[in-house]
Amino acid sequence: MSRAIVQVRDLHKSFTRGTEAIHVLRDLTLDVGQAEFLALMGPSGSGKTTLLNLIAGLDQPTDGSITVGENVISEMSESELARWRTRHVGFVFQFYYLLPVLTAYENVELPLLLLNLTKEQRRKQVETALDLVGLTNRMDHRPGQLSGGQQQRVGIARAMVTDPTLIVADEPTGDLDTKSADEILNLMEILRAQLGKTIIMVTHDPKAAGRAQRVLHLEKGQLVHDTAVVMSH
Ligand SMILES: Nc1ncnc2c1ncn2[C@@H]1O[C@H](COP(=O)(O)OP(=O)(O)OP(=O)(O)O)[C@@H](O)[C@H]1O
Repeated sequence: MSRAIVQVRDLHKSFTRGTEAIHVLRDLTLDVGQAEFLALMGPSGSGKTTLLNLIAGLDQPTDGSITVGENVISEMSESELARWRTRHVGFVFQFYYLLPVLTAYENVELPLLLLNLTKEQRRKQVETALDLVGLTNRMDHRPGQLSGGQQQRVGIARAMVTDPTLIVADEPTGDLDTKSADEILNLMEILRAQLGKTIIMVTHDPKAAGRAQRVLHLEKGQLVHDTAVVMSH
């Protein structure tokens, strides 16, 4: 594997429910390489989303450390984490979470409004992102005027428009038909191969996971397999 961009060490995450501690992740150690496309699988409740959220800096571990690039994100305060996420993480969700009153262009532009860029710089980046996902001719459409697959392509454009270190995707194809799902997975592959993006995807779908370079299986908060996938294309 090339240099690890994500280093997770002895990670532990528990939540408390009343007086009871629920140990969701235990002693988890893993590396994700620069420009790697990694899939996380496992039964419902095994801790996939919890792990993804920790790596994306949406939550803090109970114990252990997480380093992404040069940053030990497990030591950051909440406000430092929020700033770090804006710069370094692109998010893709199962249900897209596009704002219905904004056009495709405006939805993709949103993460850039948090950065210190001119309108012209933003325009260039939004146009590049929309071009990559093949939606230049739909940029003035609102989400309601787009198919599910097209909405997810807007979601991908929004995730990569800031040129993030890491793209995290939680069931990105979970709500799509096979053809649209394939298009989204093709885009992920382009992000990885052409733009060198590191992608971590949670999925229940073995076919989607098969498009990743490596599949990790979680069970009861621990890794049980580490499978290198032979690329079929
Ligand atoms: N904020 C929280 N407070 C309490 N418990 C939580 C919290 N977040 C997650 N959990 C618990 O942690 C466990 C793992 O949840 P997680 O969402 O990571 O699983 P998952 O593998 O992604 O499941 P699914 O495939 O169903 O999405 C579950 O038992 C869940 O109830």
